[in-house]
Amino acid sequence: MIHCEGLVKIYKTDDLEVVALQGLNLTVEQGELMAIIGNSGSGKSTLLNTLGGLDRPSAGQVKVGKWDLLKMTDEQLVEYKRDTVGFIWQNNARNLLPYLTALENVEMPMMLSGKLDRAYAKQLLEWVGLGHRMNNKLHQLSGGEQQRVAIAISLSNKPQLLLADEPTGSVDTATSDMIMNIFRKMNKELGVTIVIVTHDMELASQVDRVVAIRDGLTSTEFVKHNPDLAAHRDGFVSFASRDQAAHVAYVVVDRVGRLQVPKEYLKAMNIKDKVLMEFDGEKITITSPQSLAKAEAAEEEQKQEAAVEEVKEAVEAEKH
Ligand SMILES: Nc1ncnc2c1ncn2[C@@H]1O[C@H](COP(=O)(O)OP(=O)(O)OP(=O)(O)O)[C@@H](O)[C@H]1O
Repeated sequence: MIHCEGLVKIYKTDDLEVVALQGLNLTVEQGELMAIIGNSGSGKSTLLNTLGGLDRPSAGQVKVGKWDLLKMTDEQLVEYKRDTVGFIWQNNARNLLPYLTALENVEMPMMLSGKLDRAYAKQLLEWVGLGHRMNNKLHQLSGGEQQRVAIAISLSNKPQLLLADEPTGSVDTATSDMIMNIFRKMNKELGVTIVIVTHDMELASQVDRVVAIRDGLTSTEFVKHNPDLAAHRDGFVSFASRDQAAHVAYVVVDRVGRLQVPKEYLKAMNIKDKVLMEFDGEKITITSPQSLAKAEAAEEEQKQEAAVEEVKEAVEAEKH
């Protein structure tokens, strides 16, 4: 469904250039429900905005379904946004109208694209658990309820891809769980591919695959190990088993063999611009040049000590 290779996004402001994505690779299969995590400023929103057609990529490859986002014309981009993607933001004020009812809010984008389908709008609100509140004005709904209206709106154009930027960022744990359940249901029943950007590790632990972005590059992939077995161990889903349905962390290696070593490892090993790499047939070991220099110095010292010992022994032997 999504294929990014060497994706670059540069923001230019006055005389400043910010490289937000520096050659990122990412593949998301059709029908996947996955999460993207990363520190603030790592490029998560830039990636999501690029995938959603809100930001134009600067270079590289970005394909979503049949669309090539780098080569699309402005007209194609409008068509892509209207028909293929749905978007959910943390701050849902961006796509909600407070003076309209929940139902009218869901119908609005349908009307704008000339495809009003009241029955489907009502069904969407039922799906997100707001069947009984559909005639309430938006300002009469709680933050969590408004967020669920936003989810219904994001699905109103029957998208193949749903992009959610911190969808649970401003709601409580119960609402966050409810939103995750809605995503799972939509993913399973409608087959929508869902990509969630989040800071929330608890939320990330609920999906099968999590991709971490560091400095505008995909650095690590966490894949849930045997998710069904872990979730249903002892015949029920417990929070402990959900947390322990451990994701195995894989470092991402790109097509030309590059990988990112975490900054804290580099610091701890005092590695700057070069390392030594050895392969013993089973493992690849990375050593800092300083460690090697230290090891060589220690070896040299040992040799000198041994030589001194030898001389001492020879002198002792002479004496006798
Ligand atoms: N419109 C813009 N103009 C200039 N620089 C930008 C713009 N949008 C993002 N950036 C810069 O690009 C980099 C990546 O930002 P981005 O918002 O994608 O990060 P993020 O991982 O989503 O962060 P957060 O979790 O804080 O939202 C940052 O250095 C940011 O300052």
